[in-house]
Amino acid sequence: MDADLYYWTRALRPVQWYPGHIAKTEKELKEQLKLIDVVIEVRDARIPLSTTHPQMDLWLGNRKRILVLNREDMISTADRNAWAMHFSRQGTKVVFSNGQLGMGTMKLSRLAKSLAAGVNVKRRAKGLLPRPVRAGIVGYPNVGKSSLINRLLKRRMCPAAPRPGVTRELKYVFFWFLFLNCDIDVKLTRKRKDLELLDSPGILPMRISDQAAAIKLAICDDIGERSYDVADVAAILVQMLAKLPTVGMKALQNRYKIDVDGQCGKMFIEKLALRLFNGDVHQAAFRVLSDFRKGKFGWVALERPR
Ligand SMILES: Nc1nc2c(ncn2[C@@H]2O[C@H](COP(=O)(O)OP(=O)(O)OP(=O)(O)O)[C@@H](O)[C@H]2O)c(=O)[nH]1
Repeated sequence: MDADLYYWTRALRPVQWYPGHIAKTEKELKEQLKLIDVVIEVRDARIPLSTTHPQMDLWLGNRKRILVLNREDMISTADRNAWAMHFSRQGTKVVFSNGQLGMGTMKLSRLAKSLAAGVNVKRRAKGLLPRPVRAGIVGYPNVGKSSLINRLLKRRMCPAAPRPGVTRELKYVFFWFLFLNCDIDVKLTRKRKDLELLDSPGILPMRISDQAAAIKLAICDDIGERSYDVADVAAILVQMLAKLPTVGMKALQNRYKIDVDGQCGKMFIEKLALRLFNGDVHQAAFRVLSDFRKGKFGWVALERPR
C-alpha cells in the first residue's frame, strides 16, 4: 500500500501546514518536559507510524515513556494484535485506549505511577515528603490527548472536540483539580493525589516530506482541513479502500451504488457528486471521508507494522 500511496500522491497538491505557532509550542514543550517524570505519547491507532513525531526520540532522550495507541475502537482485533506484537518485540511499553469511553486509562495510570516510582524513593532517601508523579501527555493534534486526560481524572478538565487544534496551551490539570475540589470531595482528591497531568497542544513537525503519511493524517482528521484538498484526499481514500482486503471495491459499490474503478478515486468522487450532490465534488468528497471516520466501512487501520 505504501508504494501505491507514494505513486498516487506524487502529482497532487502537497498536504502542507503553516509553521505558525509550531516553533513556540516546541520550545515550551521542551522546557516543560524537563519537569516531567514520565511522558505519555499518544498516537492514533489507525496510523501509529504517521502519528510519530520525527523529533520525539531526540526530545525525550532516555526519559521514561509510555506509548498509547488511542482510538482502539477504530481498528480491528487483528490490527490491534499485530501492533501489540510489533511493540512487544521492540520492548516498548504500549497501552491501547479509548479516550471516549475510558478503556485503558486504569492501566495507563498504574503504569505511569510504577514507572516513576523511583522519584519518591529518591525523595524519601533525602528526607523529603513524596510528591505526585508528573506525567506529560504529548502527541499529534486530535489523537485524543484531552479526552484521555478527562477520562483519567473522571472530569472534563480539558476541552475535547472532533477537530484538530483545540488545545492551544500547555496546562497542568491536576493542580486545578486539587484546588477546586480539596474541601468538597476529599475522597476523590486523596485517591488521585498521586498523579499530575500536563496536557499539551497537538504538535506537528514543521514540514512533512512524506506525503503518504500526510494524506493519512488528513484522512483520519488529525490535521486541519485547511492543510489539504478534500477532493484529492477523498480520491486517495477510495483507492486505498478498494485495495484493502477487508473493504474492497464491492463495499464501495454497495454503499454508494456507483461502479468502482479502483485505480481512479477522482472519477468515483465525481460520479458520487453527480449522483447525490448536484455535481458538488467537495460535498461528495466530504461524505466519503466522513463515512470512513464514522466506521461505515468497518473499523480498519490504515497502517500495519512494516
Ligand atoms: N472513537 C473514538 N474517538 C475518540 C477517542 N478518543 C478521542 N476521541 C474523539 O476524538 C476527538 C479529538 O479528541 P481530543 O481529546 O480533543 O484530541 P486532542 O489530541 O486533545 O486534540 P488537540 O486539542 O487538537 O491536540 C474528540 O471528538 C473525541 O471525542 C477514541 O478512543 N475513540
